[in-house]
Amino acid sequence: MVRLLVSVVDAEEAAAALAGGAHIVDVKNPAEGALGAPAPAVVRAIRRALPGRVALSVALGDLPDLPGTAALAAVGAASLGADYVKVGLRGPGDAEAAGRLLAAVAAALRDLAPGVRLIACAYADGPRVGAVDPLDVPAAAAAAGCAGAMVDTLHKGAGGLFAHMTDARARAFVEACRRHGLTSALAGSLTPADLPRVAALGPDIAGVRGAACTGGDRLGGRIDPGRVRALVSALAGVVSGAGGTVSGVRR
Ligand SMILES: O=C[C@H](O)COP(=O)(O)O
Repeated sequence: MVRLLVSVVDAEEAAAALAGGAHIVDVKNPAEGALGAPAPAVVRAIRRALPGRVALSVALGDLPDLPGTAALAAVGAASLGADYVKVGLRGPGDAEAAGRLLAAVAAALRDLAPGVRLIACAYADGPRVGAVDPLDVPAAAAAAGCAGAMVDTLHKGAGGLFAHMTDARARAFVEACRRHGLTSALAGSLTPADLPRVAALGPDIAGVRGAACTGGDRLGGRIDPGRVRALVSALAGVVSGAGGTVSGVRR
């Protein structure tokens, strides 16, 4: 089963995501970027409000190629109760640079926050702006000691995941993650209609914010439990229709 990660900006949205059936709560500041880092107090408030069994993921930012900055941010998020930290590989331009940054973060977590899992996040549209190619990330992430790898989109509003990545490339990313023993995640302005297509690619996790917000608005909207519920259903291959639901529908 593909699990649904929902990105939230505060504790009220976290509760709404859980009420809708989200499996993983991710906290980020979308106003600061695709993987914008939230304020420390926001992370702490959400961790305190969440039931202990619910995993909390924290975005660390669309990071420059500065391994020390990334490592310090990761330990900061870990100290606030993150279970996963997501590192946006905006700055590193190739697998070697990405691996260096990820290794610095992984070493800091091993040393100071063992048990906190590192997720390497590439951007489907990253190569256009000099960022590492997503397909080069799984091997580098595994070598560095990450638990997982994700593809998102950097430029929101410039098309979703499938505007920048063919199904074949997305599948290759998921398969490379599997080969390297990594959890895989796909995201990037995914719509409810995209989710059966995402599920068919077989990632462990699908990530959303915009589609889970009122008005489909990742910045001005708020997480809506009804929308989250529909997304969970779409991932499971259940399409809501006027007369009820139809199971097993795949694109
Ligand atoms: O981790 C997933 C992202 O928060 C996706 O956000 P988005 O659906 O607004 O592109």
